[in-house]
Amino acid sequence: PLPSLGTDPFSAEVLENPLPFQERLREAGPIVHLSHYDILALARYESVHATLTDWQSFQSGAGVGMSNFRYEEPWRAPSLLLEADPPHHDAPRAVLSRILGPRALRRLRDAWFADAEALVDQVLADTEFDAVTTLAEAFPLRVFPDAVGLPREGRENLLPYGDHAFNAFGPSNELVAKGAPRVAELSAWVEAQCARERLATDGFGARIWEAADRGDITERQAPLIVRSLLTAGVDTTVHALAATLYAFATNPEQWRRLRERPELARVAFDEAVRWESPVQVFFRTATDDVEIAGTTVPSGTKILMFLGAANRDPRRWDAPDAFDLSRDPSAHVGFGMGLHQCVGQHVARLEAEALLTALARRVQHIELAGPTRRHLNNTLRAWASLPVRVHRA
Ligand code: HEM
Ligand SMILES: O=C(O)c1ccc(C2CC2)cc1
Repeated sequence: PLPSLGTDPFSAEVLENPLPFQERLREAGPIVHLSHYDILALARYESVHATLTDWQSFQSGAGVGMSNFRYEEPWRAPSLLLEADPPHHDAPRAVLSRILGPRALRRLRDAWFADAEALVDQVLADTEFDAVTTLAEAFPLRVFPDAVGLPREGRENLLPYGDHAFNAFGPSNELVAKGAPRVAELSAWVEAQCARERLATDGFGARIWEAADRGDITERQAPLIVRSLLTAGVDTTVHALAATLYAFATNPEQWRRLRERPELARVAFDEAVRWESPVQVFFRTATDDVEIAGTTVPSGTKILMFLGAANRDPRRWDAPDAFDLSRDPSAHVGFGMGLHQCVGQHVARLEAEALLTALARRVQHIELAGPTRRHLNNTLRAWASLPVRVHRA
């Protein structure tokens, strides 16, 4: 029989500090039964990588959360990318790949770099501030909704909507209950923004509708693909940027390296995504009876992949718990891997490069200036508050 652990990985205690549990999980075996939910769990890099890259055996179409769409109604219409398998996944993915690809983003680079400098100049009027609200939240919310083509009003709905969507991938626990009262209102606002007439004519949203005009996708698919951007494109980058700033504030020698070589900004962001893994977990569903590590897993079984644990697996990484800019972090699974690997990763990297470059030029030193506070979520590893003190260059 499989090794089994009784811990609830979605308990407040584990969400506050998941590292000890993840270590126990990696040590317990390549695949472990979690009796609290009667699901299987993968925490080693090799097991997570193998499952992410085998979309035929481990499907997304039954949902990538705890809920099994074979037996349960999803809380919202399933994503045409995240919660779809080939062939249905193919056209929506091809459309977003082109719209969010590195070439398409070149036209945004100068504007985002200039905006990051303007924001950083404003923030550095003070020497002490909260890096979460003033930088990690503020910068993505200044550049991303405009890039999508959203109207100005209502943008404060984006973070709470995404926060609930990420909680909803987990079990129906207190975190999901906390978000429930606003779901209808937030969902109505988000869905209204996906309509063609709401979107500026030169943003990612308009490009998706133009793909429908060309017949690359249908008119019915277009708004759902815009919804994917609004769901996946904000909270993720906010918490990844917060994780990056926390990493630098607690590793001053790495900040010195970035100051010496600002072109390290991109690799620093990927190292922070590996180290903190803002998207911590995702599920797959066994498509049929399938063999994993010598065990037959029945069709329909939910399999929980611990991306954060895989990104700190000592079987794959030297000194995995160190935030180290001299490491090559590529092949981390913080953006997933394989068919569903993050289609927005280039957008995230450009936001990070813009913000980190602006900071590296102006800040000689950054350190924590008070108690930090975590924001708990079933899927996201996030900071609620990071009080920092900076010394200007
Ligand atoms: C640091 C920021 C981000 C992180 C850590 C992140 C993480 C991920 C991960 C782990 C997946 C794979 C999910 C799976 O395999 O089931 C994914 C997929 C996806 N991401 Fe990201 N993401 C980030 C930013 C973004 C942004 C900015 C966008 C949109 C502009 C975006 C849009 C998507 C979409 C649409 C998918 C589904 C792709 C597919 O299923 O083919 N993400 N992301
Ligand atoms: O298509 C979507 O709605 C979607 C929602 C959440 C994500 C997480 C992985 C970043 C990805 C896609």
